[in-house]
Amino acid sequence: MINKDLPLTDIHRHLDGNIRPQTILELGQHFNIALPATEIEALRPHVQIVEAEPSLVAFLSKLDWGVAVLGDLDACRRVAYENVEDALNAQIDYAELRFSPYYMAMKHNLPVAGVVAAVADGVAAGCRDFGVKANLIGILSRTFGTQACQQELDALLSHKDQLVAIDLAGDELGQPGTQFISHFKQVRDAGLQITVHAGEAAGPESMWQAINELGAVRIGHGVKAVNDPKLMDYLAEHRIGIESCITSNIQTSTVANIAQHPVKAFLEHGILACLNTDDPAVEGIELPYEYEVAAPKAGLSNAQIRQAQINGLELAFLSAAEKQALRDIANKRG
Ligand SMILES: O=c1[nH]cnc2c1ncn2[C@@H]1O[C@H](CO)[C@@H](O)[C@H]1O
Ligand SMILES: [Zn+2]
Repeated sequence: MINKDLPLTDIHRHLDGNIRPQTILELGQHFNIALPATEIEALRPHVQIVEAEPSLVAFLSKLDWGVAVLGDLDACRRVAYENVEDALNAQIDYAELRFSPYYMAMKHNLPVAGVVAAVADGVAAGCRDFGVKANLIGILSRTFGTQACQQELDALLSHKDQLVAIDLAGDELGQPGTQFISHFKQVRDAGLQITVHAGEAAGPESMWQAINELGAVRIGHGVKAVNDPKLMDYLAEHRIGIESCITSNIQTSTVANIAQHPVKAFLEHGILACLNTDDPAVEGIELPYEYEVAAPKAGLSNAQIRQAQINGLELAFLSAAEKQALRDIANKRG
């Protein structure tokens, strides 16, 4: 259950994993791109998960049609804008929208820094029109290797004032975090915050590496921490946030059974874990589903769901004053 008297946040939400099927159809038509289907219900299984995929990499391939229709920078602006409208419809008060400009630019050879500017522009317009607060996190898509990630980082840092943090996402097993130490040194030098996808496909050592070598203050997913008691203690003691995405973890086969999802163990251990969507359009869910269906199925009590909602704001890359302003609004409404 969503607590109306508290701000609702989604701080792990891929903007380029949330492109509406209808928009994919329309952009495909506009740019004359042949899609696997010309009608929405027939397209759906190509762009949305219908049953759990066997692996993270299989899951990630479902995002490919969404970025394949980004034929120009206006298309990037459009999907960014629509993402803010989707956040409003999901009752979200504050969203951290993350995106990989290299991935978005790839199919049509768009200028990568131009994609960053277009996304920032679309999100700013969406925030004005829909009254949602949002910040942007730039992603380095590790799947494409270290050189592509350097190009992506250069583009992101050329617009660093539009971003609050940098993330590392994609194929965690094929491209381990040890290859990205110099990238994240540049991120720290630029004064941006760091969150890293870790302990999703790989084990707890990947989370230790993200924290100790990359400088992560939050971890995306982090499900494998339950296998490492020292890491569980460390996360709680050092207030390293865990951005949990329950449904995503089922759909990537990271967690076999929702009743065994570790988010409950994280909260019981005093770890700052919160509830998020990941790639809502691809998963076919939204944040209220995570609060109302997925979290109870994962065994969270109402008090634990409330704690997770508090943690989402606590972990947000916002100033203390910005957090308080969001609390005041929710408190009046609640
Ligand atoms: O759950 C996830 N785990 C790891 N990487 C992801 C996940 N969802 C999306 N991406 C990756 O993020 C970038 C687009 O924002 C892409 O690299 C996509 O593969
Ligand atoms: Zn993610």
